[in-house]
Amino acid sequence: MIMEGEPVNVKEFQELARQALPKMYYDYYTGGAEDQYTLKENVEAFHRITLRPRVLVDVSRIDLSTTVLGYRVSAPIMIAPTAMHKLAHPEGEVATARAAAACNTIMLLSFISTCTVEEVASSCNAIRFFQLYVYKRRDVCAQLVQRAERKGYKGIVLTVDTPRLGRREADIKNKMVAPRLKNFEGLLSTEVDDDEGSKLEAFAKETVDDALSWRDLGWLRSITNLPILIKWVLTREDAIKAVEVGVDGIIVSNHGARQLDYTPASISVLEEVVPAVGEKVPVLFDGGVRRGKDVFKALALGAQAVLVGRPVVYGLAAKGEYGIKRVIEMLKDELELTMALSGCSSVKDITRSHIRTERERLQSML
Ligand SMILES: Cc1cc2nc3c(=O)[nH]c(=O)nc-3n(C[C@H](O)[C@H](O)[C@H](O)COP(=O)(O)O)c2cc1C
Ligand SMILES: CC(C)CC(=O)C(=O)O
Repeated sequence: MIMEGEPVNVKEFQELARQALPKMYYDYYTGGAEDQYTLKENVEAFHRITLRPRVLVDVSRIDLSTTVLGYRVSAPIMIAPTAMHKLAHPEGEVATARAAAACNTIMLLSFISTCTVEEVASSCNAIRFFQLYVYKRRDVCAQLVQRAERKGYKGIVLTVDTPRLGRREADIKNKMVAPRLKNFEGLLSTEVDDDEGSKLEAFAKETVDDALSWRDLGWLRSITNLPILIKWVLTREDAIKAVEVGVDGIIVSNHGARQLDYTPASISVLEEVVPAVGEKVPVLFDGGVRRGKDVFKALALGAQAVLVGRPVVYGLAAKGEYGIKRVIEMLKDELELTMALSGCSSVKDITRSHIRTERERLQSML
């Protein structure tokens, strides 16, 4: 039963988060880069994909479960790495991990977390991957990767879209602060003395290694035995390179439109990247997922699972661990209903022919 005032879909958590958060933090979580063209497109491009359901299929039992890099999850819906959860809720990433465990899914812990790798690991038995930014201080990165490996994280997600931080104008106006990042205590100062604009941008500028290149995948391999996924692949050219250098998985993502504005909507990139990758490595996807139907569409385009960014943070800000659980459950319920009404009783039944994209619409006009 839905209580009065309870959200009935994931989108309604955004307003609850706005009410719960100081403006500076809400703007940080919500915002995209510059004109926010891609931010809008990430969501709207889903609306241009329609469904091609089949009937008279036995859908009396629907199985949402799947595997990601060999790990069984209850549904193809995972938690994207997003920074600084303590700005949203005092329990921070520990609450997020507990929600992931309760939903039987995978959490990707951000490199820029406000709880430590160890605190998150000891809080519950969620399957966790660790997201990495490569800093000029490679020794700090190596220590964090090794700490994550020791604490049972199952994969490293290398985010490669941030040689500089994207220009997020609300953060500049708000003079966004960078809080204490406990993971770096004793390793790296997170103090920045820049009064001009976003302190986060100044912090990124000071720390991130903007000389990082494909060659450095060899370095990462040399410091960990964990599978390596690469996050932010938006072209067939980079997809092919990523496979050539031997990554174990690809995440199609435009960083929730926070980095390079005017990249295409993330969902529209799958049609280019999936055929280039073939079956060589799994392709995951994020950007703009707000409905179970969006998960269905991403799967139809060849993604193995999706990651959810902002809705998870909004759930956390509004209602803590319970809020995140509700966000994931809502997406799962909507996916289940979409599958039932489309004639798919398991995720492997969802195929390219269950959707119609712009490509087919244009072809039908010729
Ligand atoms: C507030 C916020 C912080 C983020 N922090 C990180 C991060 O630390 N590392 C990373 O790889 N991606 C980060 N991302 C990008 C997400 O992992 C993901 O790509 C994006 O949020 C997906 O889009 P969505 O928010 O529309 O679901 C962040 C996104 C947001 C909204
Ligand atoms: C501090 C930032 C690098 C975290 C991030 O990835 C983001 O805000 O999108």
